[in-house]
Amino acid sequence: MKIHGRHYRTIWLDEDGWGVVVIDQTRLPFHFETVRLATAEEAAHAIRHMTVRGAPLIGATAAYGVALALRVDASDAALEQALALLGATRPTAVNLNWALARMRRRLTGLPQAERVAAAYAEAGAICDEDVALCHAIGEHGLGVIREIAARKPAGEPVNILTHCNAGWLATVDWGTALAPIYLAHDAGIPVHVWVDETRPRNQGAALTAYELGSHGVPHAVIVDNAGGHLMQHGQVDMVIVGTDRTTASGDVANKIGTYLKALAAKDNGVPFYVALPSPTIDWTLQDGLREIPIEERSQREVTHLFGQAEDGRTGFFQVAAPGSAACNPAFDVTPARLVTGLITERGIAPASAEGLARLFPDLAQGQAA
Ligand SMILES: CSC[C@@H](O)[C@@H](O)C(=O)COP(=O)(O)O
Repeated sequence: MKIHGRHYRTIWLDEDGWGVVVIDQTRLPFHFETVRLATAEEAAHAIRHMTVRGAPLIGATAAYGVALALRVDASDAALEQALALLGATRPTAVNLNWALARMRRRLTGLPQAERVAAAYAEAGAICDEDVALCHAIGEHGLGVIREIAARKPAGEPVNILTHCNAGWLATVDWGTALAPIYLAHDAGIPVHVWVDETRPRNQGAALTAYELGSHGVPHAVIVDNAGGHLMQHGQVDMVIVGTDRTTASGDVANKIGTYLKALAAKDNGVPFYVALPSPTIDWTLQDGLREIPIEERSQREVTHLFGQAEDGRTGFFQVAAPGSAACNPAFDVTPARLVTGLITERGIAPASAEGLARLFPDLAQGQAA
């Protein structure tokens, strides 16, 4: 993604060749700042406190976290300790477990002297592959947008609603849900995006709007409760969201509030697509509602908002009545029956066990519990 005239991925190695640099997403959209991660503990902190967030980027950061740990101590015990530390940071995004399992497979059994170089190479490969997967998702999703555009009067934009941030900032580059939108915009198809603000952390208002604005994509931020109303009035042609974990049967965990958008879409006949790379599929799970662990985050994220005051100072503002308790489930599960299609790097699958297995016979086979 181009920001301030320069192409950025969301994670890269510092000039020294080993420090890991990420964009501090807690400072956006007001400040574009980078942070250098030098230890596995710093990588874990960055994931837990959402300096980096979004399922694919969490996985990539954790992979580099393993490499950082091994620089200090490349023993089996240190490897296991790093995998446990990083694996405990956030529970819902399965890309984290996927990336750590891949690191373990690559490193276990290697001589200690070869482990650091192998860990950096594997983490780099995870990043490069993510870029390719997201671009392929973009190409497949572009076809859907193109079809909808063809049915509209010439020049009228395709109105797309999205929730949370499943863009460049949530991945290494391109994004999942936003990749088709970028490709459509670049291809000259008029698109307009309704950006759910996405309380409590406001990933939509802060990050998706920032990304779309940087790329010149027309958009408007809406409060989370506006989507249903816009759908009832024919102002949404399609919904595209990302996911943190999709079961082998097509149930989709994503940012809290996604389920309500899917219900409203169903009621109004609006197609509801979920964009995901295959590492987001948890082939061991069938029942999303019962089996996907849902992260509970701090009450403070609900009672306080991060923002910029008119004098330019950024900070947290309390919005809830002092003393009130809050409840903060960070994700919800949208049942497969509400999903029109899963846009993956291999094409679009119906949200069902058969649909996913047909597209990914190699991955589906033998992985179910
Ligand atoms: C391509 S990212 C898909 C999901 O990770 C995204 O939609 C999302 O819910 C992110 O949640 P976050 O809590 O900001 O990490």
